Amino acid sequence: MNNNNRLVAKDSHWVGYVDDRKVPFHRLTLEKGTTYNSYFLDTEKPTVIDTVDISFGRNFVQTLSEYIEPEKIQYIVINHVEPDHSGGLPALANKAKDAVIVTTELGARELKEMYKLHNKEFLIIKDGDTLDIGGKTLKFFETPYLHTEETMITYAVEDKVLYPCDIFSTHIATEELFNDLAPEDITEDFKVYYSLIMHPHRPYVQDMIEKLRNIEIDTIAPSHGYILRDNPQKYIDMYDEMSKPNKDKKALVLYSTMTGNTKKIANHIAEELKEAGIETNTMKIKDDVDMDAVREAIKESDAIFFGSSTRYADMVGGMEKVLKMLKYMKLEGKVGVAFGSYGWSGEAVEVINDYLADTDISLVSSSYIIKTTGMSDLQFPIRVKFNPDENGIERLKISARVIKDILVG
Ligand SMILES: Cc1cc2nc3c(=O)[nH]c(=O)nc-3n(C[C@H](O)[C@H](O)[C@H](O)COP(=O)(O)O)c2cc1C
Repeated sequence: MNNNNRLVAKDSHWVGYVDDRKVPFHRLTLEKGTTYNSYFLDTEKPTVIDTVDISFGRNFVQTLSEYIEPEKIQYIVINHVEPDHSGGLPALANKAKDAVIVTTELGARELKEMYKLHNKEFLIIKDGDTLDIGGKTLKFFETPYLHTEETMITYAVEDKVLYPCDIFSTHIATEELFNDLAPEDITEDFKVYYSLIMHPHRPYVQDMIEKLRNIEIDTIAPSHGYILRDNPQKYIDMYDEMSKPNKDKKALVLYSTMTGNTKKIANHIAEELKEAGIETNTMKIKDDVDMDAVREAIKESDAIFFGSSTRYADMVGGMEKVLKMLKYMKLEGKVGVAFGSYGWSGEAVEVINDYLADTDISLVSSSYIIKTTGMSDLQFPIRVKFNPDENGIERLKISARVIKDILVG
């Protein structure tokens, strides 16, 4: 590749790696391969933004050496820790011994653990921070969950170039780096990437777009696929459109309780859903509950929470009657969650979960949440020992918001 064809802006060069294998990624095979885009900013304080996949660290340092002796690099910006972008860091840091690693607080913690970089200097970034690299100014924005929690993006102020790492990427192996040179329309590939990687985190996409409204962008230089220098706004608008919430969804929280603890959980969940703009009803399920009313409420709802505390290893109130009725209902397309307060074993929550698993409702489990969002610290079904403490309430709210995110897609 001719070096001039790698120029993203004045003194800013693509130094990535084109991976034209059928790459295994997130349980998929990337049929068109991909690229790992890294950028070298040839300023007074030479700076690298992101690296390449862990398999290509040596190739990366070699490419970079066409522009500078890697020893002279002063800053290495790591927007996102996943090894397809930070994987070249060990090879680079090994040469650029004095380089400062620029990343978020969580990013620094994860990089230190993953690559044993304990003797390296880190510059910790907070949202809106700037860094003068001598001839260019970098501005940083925290963009949590785009794609993982620690992520940030970098904006080169004078060049008007956005380096958003995974955001605005496409999985296509291409030697022609720029979208105006693409041999075919990339819109479909761009949408597929969005729906796989970004859509599960769409509320955060909206937050990110809000941050971009205040900056002028001439070029978007992401970390996979084409650099978007032709009509970058088109791609921002597509993200905006695809991530807009659908507020017409309804939730229902059903609970049975002896002393009110499960009611409190139900109320925390319902409040959070309402705050997030989801119309939510709660119903206490007593022994003599009006089953027709419950059936109608379930029919009208898109997400249904089923809660009971545990009494002698079983559910309380009329919850079992409701669960038995589900067998005769069409629940396809609806989301189901089991929850409940308990003292020591909490069998009721598990029994509710078993009933739900036996229907065609989409049952939310920890496994499902990890696989769709990468959030590994939430527990589904939701189990609360007696009453939730402050931390427990916060976790309930996050759990409710995750269900809201599933609903508004
Ligand atoms: C009679 C009785 C039996 C209970 N049996 C169990 C049990 O088998 N397993 C358990 O984990 N908790 C058990 N508990 C604890 C309750 O599940 C716990 O207090 C819970 O917070 C009550 O929630 P609630 O107010 O929503 O009913 C029992 C409590 C009582 C009063």
